[in-house]
Amino acid sequence: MLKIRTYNNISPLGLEKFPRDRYEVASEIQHPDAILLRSFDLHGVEIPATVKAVGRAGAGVNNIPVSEYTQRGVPVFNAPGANANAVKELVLAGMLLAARKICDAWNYAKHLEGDDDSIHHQVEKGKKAFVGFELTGKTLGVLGLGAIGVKVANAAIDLGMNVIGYDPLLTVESAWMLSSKVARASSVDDLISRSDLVTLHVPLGEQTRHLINGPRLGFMKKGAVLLNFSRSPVVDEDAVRAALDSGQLQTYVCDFPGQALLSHAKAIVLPHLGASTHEAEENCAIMVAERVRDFLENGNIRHSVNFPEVVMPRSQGHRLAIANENVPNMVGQISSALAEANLNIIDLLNKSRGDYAYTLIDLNAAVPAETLERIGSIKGVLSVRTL
Ligand SMILES: NC(=O)C1=CN([C@@H]2O[C@H](COP(=O)(O)OP(=O)(O)OC[C@H]3O[C@@H](n4cnc5c(N)ncnc54)[C@H](O)[C@@H]3O)[C@@H](O)[C@H]2O)C=CC1
Ligand SMILES: O=C(O)CCC(=O)C(=O)O
Repeated sequence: MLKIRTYNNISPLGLEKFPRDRYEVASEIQHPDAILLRSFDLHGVEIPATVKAVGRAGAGVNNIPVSEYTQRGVPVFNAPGANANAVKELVLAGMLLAARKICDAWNYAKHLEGDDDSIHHQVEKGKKAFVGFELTGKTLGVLGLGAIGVKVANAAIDLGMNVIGYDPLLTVESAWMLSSKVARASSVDDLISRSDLVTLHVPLGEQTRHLINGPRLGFMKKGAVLLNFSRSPVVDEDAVRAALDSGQLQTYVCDFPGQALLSHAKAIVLPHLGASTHEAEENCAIMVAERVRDFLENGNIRHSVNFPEVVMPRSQGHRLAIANENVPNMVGQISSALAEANLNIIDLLNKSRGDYAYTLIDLNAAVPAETLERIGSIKGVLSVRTL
């Protein structure tokens, strides 16, 4: 039986991908073969040696100590794009909430008192406090043109906005999806200085921590709107608070409650709802469950954030899966060990990604325990499995 430990509510449609005659799936398993999670923070959590894969039913992996898993030869999978539409729709809602001052107006209306005539009178007088602006014709700056950013940019074009984008690492896939009407900003500063609204869709990492800081907020147009559906540390929240207080920013819309801005009158703070639709939860769970299962059963790697894409159709042979450092002569040493055990290679695929590599080998016979041990002891081999 293979064991899957879940750390968050994962959609049953994903968990169904693990047939119960071969898999045990539960949140209490102590020595799992794989971990499935959403936003649970795995930093500081002891990793059982049994864990062979981690599946993030979502996009961001900043809650996972990816490099620790990499050094153990454990791929971390995510579900690229599976919740992008859900986030896009909430970003559009966030832009409208800010532009039309909907939260304040709704709150005002909810607290009106008196009979209908009196309410009508109060409304006609009071509504001038909630005069907003229209999105059509305004400029939206999209920072990060990945799965979410591209969808937001294209939807904003459809709303009649001028859209500019910046992504120094834009992939070919994203470029193909992006509307040709989206203009290219030359830098973060160029983008934020030209936008009426700025929306952030970058992953949290050392390069993007406090990407929006005090000086950059100063470059923004006075009265601009900032939307953060990435992660809270992508902005310096103290600087955002100061910019709201001074009127430099009209509104900050974000999906990550924290003390700095939770109760600020000009902040619209949502409880991390970007991916909370039935559709996104199902898409993410199904995608990541399929990837984790294929890895556990066949050693194939798709949608991993730390190892290369390695997919080899299953032949009749006995499969060996090896994660290793990307250093010279690894395949040579592994092949020698196999040759010494008189094993014949039917098929082999080796790919690298940065400092790490992964190899699948189909062999004509089962690999003896001592050969496995020998391969496992080669300097630079991180993990080895037979399948
Ligand atoms: N609020 C929510 O519930 C959700 C939040 N997210 C957050 O949104 C982030 C993005 O998600 P996806 O679009 O699916 O990821 P993605 O990986 O498809 O796109 C991220 C893009 O950011 C770009 N990028 C990286 N560093 C950059 C920089 N310094 N400047 C500009 N662009 C940069 C990358 O090149 C990539 O194109 C996730 O990492 C996660 O933190 C994702 C899903 C749900
Ligand atoms: O699972 C969730 O609700 C969080 C989604 C998210 O933040 C992500 O996919 O990066």
